[in-house]
Amino acid sequence: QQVVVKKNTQYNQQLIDKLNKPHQFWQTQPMPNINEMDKLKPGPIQLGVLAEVRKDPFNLIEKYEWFNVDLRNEEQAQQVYTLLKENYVEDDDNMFRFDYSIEFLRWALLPPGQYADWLVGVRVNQKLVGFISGIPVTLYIENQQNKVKMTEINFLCVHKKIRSNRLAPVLIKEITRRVHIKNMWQAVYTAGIVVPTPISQTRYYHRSLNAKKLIEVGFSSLSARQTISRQQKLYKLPEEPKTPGLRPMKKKDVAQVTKLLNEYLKNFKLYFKYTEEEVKHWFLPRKDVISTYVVEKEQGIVTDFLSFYNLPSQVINNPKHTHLKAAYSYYNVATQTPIVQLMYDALILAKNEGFDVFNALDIMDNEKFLKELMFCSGDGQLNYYLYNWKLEKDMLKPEEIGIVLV
Ligand SMILES: CNCCCN(C)c1ncc(F)c(N2CC(C(=O)NCc3cnc4ccccn34)C2)n1
Repeated sequence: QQVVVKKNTQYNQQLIDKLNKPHQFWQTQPMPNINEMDKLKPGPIQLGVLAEVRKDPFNLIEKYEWFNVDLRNEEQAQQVYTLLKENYVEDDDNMFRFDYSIEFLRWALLPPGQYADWLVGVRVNQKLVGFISGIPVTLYIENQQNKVKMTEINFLCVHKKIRSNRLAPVLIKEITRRVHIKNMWQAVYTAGIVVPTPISQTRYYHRSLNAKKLIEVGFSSLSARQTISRQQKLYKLPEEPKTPGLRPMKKKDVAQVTKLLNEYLKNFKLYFKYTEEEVKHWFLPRKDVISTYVVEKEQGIVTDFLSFYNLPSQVINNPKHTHLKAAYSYYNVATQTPIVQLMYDALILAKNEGFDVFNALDIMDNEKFLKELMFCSGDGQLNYYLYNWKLEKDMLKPEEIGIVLV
């Protein structure tokens, strides 16, 4: 009885703390908070001093230890896969949880120039219980002058059984320290939740490809006047894409795709500049990970391309289905083909690859095709964050965002 009471009071105390000091951790970070927005001038909020960066890792509680994950090692990759599969992001109703595959994680986290100590794990008795990742990126912020080498943070995950041990803030502090040691002082990340202080709030849109399955897994619901067969007819797609010359991207296309992509991304306020090496990594097709198709005209000229990535969700407790197969719009550049036609072909290609739904954010030029291609606005909001950087205006519109984080 005594123990239960103690546990509850401890738990209640933590709840009271949370309510009294929301974002207690985030108030300690260089993120512009509401009232100081107007004073700061655009650019870094705090100037980092390399000599002052802690050389040793942050302290962990008894029995916990830091562990650099080597994703090329099958066993360690399995550990990260299982931790995320069982403990990563779920929807608000706990019906779905992301199921990032090992091959996807190798794609997302082993780009050119990756650092071994930026895949940060925490272990207890050889078991992985916490993880956070960083990859090196060069982000252009609001104009060509602000070309900032920084880290892209992702996959923050703490095992369900050890939540509220305050491990997440330590994971964030430790990877921040490992980024600072490399003399980098900014970060970019996204999250479905709102913590101080989003630079943009974007929304997810969904285009049904397999209406029956989406209803069976509870992703979509039928209103009174709708039937499954009516829904299937409504979302039916042609067997084959329409655009002549549309084919999977190959190595020989890398130079042209790099030019098309870098030229297109200059339209936005937040974007990466890609080397050919990086285009090879991020866009050459990988089975069950990334699909990229180019439009090749006469003399081998590539005028457009489309791409989408494969991120399935585990369906929790469904009698009939274990997974929701979701394709996520990645980068699409239409210089000759109308964007609506190019994306209509993307839907057809995704359907033919076996996907149940095609997701897209309302960033870049996506709102040009969302309505016409019958995307529905979802409940999912994705917030973009920039760590230690003050923008000219405090927020960017979704259509000013030119980066997709997987
Ligand atoms: C850097 N990382 C950001 C990407 C993580 N991504 C893909 C994500 N972050 C927050 C979301 F809100 C979200 N949504 C896609 C929409 C959706 O499909 N909602 C139903 C659903 C199906 N499966 C899941 C799994 C988790 C959450 C919602 N789920 C909402 N996607």
